[in-house]
Amino acid sequence: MTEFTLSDLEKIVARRALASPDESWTAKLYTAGQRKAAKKLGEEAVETVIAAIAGDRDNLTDESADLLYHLLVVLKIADIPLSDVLKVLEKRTAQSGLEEKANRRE
Ligand SMILES: N=c1c2ncn([C@@H]3O[C@H](COP(=O)(O)OP(=O)(O)OP(=O)(O)O)[C@@H](O)[C@H]3O)c2ncn1[C@@H]1O[C@H](COP(=O)(O)O)[C@@H](O)[C@H]1O
Repeated sequence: MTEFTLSDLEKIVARRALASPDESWTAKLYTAGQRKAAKKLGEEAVETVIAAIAGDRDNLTDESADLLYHLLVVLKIADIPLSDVLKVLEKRTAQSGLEEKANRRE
């Protein structure tokens, strides 16, 4: 089995965004627009936080999947490719997070 990546899911999201909202959750969110999609992303983020604090491994894994999927839908609506986000992350690998934070205050 080949490894499933966020890039694969991004392609699925792009394809399903154009489906009928009656048949697809992605299309439903895409059609409803950013307010609804971002609200859903926020809900999934809160559910992820709750699972993390509760120390519930299985739930945290499931909620993380929901979170990442909904983030990709929000990025799709905003017309931001995942590769742009990865570029930002890649740039950040040049220094530690603490170093970046310290430089920000200067
Ligand atoms: N990864 C996901 C994924 N994760 C979560 N969800 C959906 O996100 C929705 C929200 O989850 P909740 O449990 O919070 O739903 P809810 O509380 O009943 O939602 P509300 O109606 O109350 O807002 C559910 O319908 C889940 O099925 C997803 N829907 C789709 N995908 C991926 O997208 C593909 C295309 O899906 P469709 O667009 O639905 O065809 C799928 O094959 C998957 O690969």
